[in-house]
Amino acid sequence: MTQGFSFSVLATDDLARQGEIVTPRGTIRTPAFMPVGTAATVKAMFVEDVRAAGADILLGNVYHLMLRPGAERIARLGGLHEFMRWPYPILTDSGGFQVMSLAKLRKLDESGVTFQSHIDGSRHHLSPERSMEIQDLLGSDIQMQLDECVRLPCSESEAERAMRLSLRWAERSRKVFRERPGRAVFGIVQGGESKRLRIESAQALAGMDFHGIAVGGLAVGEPQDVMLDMLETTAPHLPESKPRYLMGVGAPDDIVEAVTRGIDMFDCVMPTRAGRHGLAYTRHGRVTLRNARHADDPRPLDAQSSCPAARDYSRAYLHHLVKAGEILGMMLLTQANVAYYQELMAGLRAAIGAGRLADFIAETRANWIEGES
Ligand SMILES: Nc1nc2c(CCc3ccccc3)c3nc[nH]c3cc2c(=O)[nH]1
Repeated sequence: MTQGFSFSVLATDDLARQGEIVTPRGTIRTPAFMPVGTAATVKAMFVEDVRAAGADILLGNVYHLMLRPGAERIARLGGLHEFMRWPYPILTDSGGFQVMSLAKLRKLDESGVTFQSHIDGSRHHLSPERSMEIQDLLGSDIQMQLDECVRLPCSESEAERAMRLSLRWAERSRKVFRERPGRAVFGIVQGGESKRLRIESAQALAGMDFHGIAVGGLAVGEPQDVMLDMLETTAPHLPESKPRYLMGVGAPDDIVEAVTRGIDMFDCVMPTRAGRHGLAYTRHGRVTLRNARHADDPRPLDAQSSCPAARDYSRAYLHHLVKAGEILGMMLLTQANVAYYQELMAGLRAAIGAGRLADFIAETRANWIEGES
């Protein structure tokens, strides 16, 4: 086991866990939401503001960074933390998921994925070994195995093929992971909508000495009840002593439901992407700032928020910025959304710690319904 990376469960409330992941670059309070920083930036935010919003860890992407500016270049410049001036933990995805959703002319075989860059058409090959090498060059604190995430719905045989390939890639990833103090590598459960396949995947990964295990293959357009059903099937087969990361999830309601089923880590493009499109997430529900109803509203998004973007600017001003396509509109709404997600996670952590998660969720949901606008 790599010393320097450790996860502790500090409190539980039914299946929900409140804990912390200690790394040399900082502690990650769980349940945690990890803002997506795909191209070495959380779009439209200074990293200082991401930190001020309460984030303990950011996400990076092998796919984007290997294409531009290149992993070796980032390594020469001191690694990803130095490059983007974020000294705290970074988790990087292995690239397979992004290849299948972004690249052109993809070919997948036992060796890995071959593809053409969506940026300049250049050809690349990503194997489990190369993905781990890139994540090491970036200096990633938590590295993800290369996996194959099938689109849903898909046949059981297709889900089985991809799940077994991902398990073989898990072994190869774990074998070449460069053990460094405080660095971690996570396996990823696949299996589509098949309970049998997901249980087999989870049990196999549990025996492979990973530092944490992610539940993949979800948040790919399936209904929430399917996602939750797969979580209820999978989570009991994941080691209680290791962090569980649900990839790509999700809306605030998805996160709350997944926390009650024992998930510790989340990521989603929603808060940042929605911010760029004029949509605000608040404790009172979502606010569509482009809507004319906000044109004369002097109230801020949330007077109780600790985030200046949510507390100090009128909806009328935000409406104006969004309508005018002003860059500041994207910046303020992105900051407000990231801050709200962090506030939600802080509330969940405190509620689990106090053994009052059900009450907290009831209060939270009541507020959401109150203010959709
Ligand atoms: N490797 C992998 N990634 C996934 C992502 C990207 C999460 C990500 C991590 C780091 C940066 C950006 C995105 C998914 N997003 C939605 N559903 C997802 C499923 C998978 C999956 O099964 N495997």
